[in-house]
Amino acid sequence: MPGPIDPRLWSRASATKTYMVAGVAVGTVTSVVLVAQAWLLAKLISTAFHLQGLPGDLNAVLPGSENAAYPLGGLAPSLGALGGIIAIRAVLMWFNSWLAHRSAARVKSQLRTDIIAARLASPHDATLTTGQLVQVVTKGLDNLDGYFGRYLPQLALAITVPAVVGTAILVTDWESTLVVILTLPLIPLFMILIGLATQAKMDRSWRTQSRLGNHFNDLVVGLPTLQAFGRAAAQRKGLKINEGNHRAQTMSTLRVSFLSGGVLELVATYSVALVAVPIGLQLAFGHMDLMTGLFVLILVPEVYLPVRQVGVHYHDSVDGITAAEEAFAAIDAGSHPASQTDPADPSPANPSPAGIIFDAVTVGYSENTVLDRHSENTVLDRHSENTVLDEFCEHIAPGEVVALVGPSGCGKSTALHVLMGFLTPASGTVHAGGMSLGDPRWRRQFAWVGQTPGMINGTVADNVRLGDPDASDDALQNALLRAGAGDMALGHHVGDGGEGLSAGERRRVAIARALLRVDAGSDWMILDEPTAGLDADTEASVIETLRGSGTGVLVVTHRPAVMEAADRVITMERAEDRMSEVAR
Ligand SMILES: Nc1ncnc2c1ncn2[C@@H]1O[C@H](COP(=O)(O)OP(=O)(O)OP(=O)(O)O)[C@@H](O)[C@H]1O
Repeated sequence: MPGPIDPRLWSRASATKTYMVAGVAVGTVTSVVLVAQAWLLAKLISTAFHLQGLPGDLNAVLPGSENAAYPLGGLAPSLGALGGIIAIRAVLMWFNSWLAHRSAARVKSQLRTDIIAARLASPHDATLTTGQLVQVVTKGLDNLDGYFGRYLPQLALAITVPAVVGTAILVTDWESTLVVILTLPLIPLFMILIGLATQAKMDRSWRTQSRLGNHFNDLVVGLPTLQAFGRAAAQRKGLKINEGNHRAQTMSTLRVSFLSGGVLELVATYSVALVAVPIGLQLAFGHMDLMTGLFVLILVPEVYLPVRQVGVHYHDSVDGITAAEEAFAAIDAGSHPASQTDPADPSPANPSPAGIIFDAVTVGYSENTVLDRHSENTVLDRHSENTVLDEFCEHIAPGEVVALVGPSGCGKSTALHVLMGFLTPASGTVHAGGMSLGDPRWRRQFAWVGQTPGMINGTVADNVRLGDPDASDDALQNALLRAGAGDMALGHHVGDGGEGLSAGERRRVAIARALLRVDAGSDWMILDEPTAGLDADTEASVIETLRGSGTGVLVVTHRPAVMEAADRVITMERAEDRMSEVAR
């Protein structure tokens, strides 16, 4: 069972701290107002009884002929004060709720920014799949609304109200305080027991919800393929099963939630009865005056109420903490330093004036890194059964144009991803331009063209300008020309995922933006099959541009023309076979 506040929320989402301090302050004022309200109410009721001659003497309470003529008129000031107190409570409640929602919005915004930053730092991290990431960033973090909006305010009240109201009861009638002290811990005790049952259910519910979301996401993305193979209708069954599981999980969690409310209600009611019976007897035997009895009786349920309400909103806390855990898992996954994995590595920090050096780099994709989103080990496991790079060593000189070739699946893209800092190797070191992988300036050295280049929704100009935000339209047009896409209009619309451009056009846009980045000062172009899908003429012009860029080029390719144009071809072999090198 999680604690009431995830320590990371406290230390890394600063709005939480501010909110809790403000929440306790508001809670304390609310408690004082509560005591004042109970006192006024007790006074009003006891006075009303006296005024009606039940059971006291009117003149003893409100002497004077005026009151005697209009007995209840004397209550007007107290009634006015009570109205004022109720208004103050309403304002305090509104203020607390406003504060809570503001804090929730700020914490969510901070966590979303951190998650996105972490994903940008480590785009190929497998701790969370894209579907899970979307789930965490959207619906997942929305679960913090209930946590901040309902659970935390209640938690603050559960601390302040028993303390302040309990003191007021102690001063008035210590025997009732004793009963309260003995019975109050029963509520948290039952809450812990119920919480243990709820936590397991919530974990299951969250997993089912994620599975349903991912399944739906996969179906939508893969719909054209499923239709082409006539399998679209067959997916209904799987979706129905997942949806049914989700419904059953939700109902089961709700059952526990409702049951927990009922149990806590029962405990609190019996506890109040234990206080009420002795007070009733004392009143009957004249050992206590009516106002004191009423004051204590009005206050006692107020001590149990906020503690009980914490239990009622406990599922908000579980939802919120689960969402926070997911968020921090995503943030921590991205914040693994893309640095050398062996701190005792004896190799020099500045091993070469420039050049790219892979030194004994080992990478394996473990099944767990893909499937277990709670895995803390996002560094790719060297002992995995699926070792892709095994002590990969290579040195590429500054300005050299190198083609990386080899059979499909031998690890060419993986090597580039390590170089770009997208993947952290299990062991080994990478240096470039005299820097170690993980240096904050690391990625500025590279202009990147991925195998499936990422496109943003906007125009061709927006996409090319990612290479250099300050580039003029002329520079964009020139870069497109050099990338073999001189005929492409800057204003051409690009939809989600590059919609509106052919695969070849996307590659040329990606090459154009890499060229802009080179113009802005990068030393290397790192390209993953940039000419796949291009016709021979365009390919020739792209090769000419790459050679003429004046930078070092490391290009993964299957195309003979690109290999021909390279200074050197590195041939990788699959799996455990050592890499061999063919110098031209
Ligand atoms: N995220 C991942 N999780 C698990 N295995 C992966 C992942 N990415 C790649 N692999 C596996 O690692 C191996 C190397 O993949 P990589 O993409 O580096 O090969 P490649 O040589 O670039 O292939 P190609 O020429 O077909 O692009 C493949 O067997 C692939 O299945």
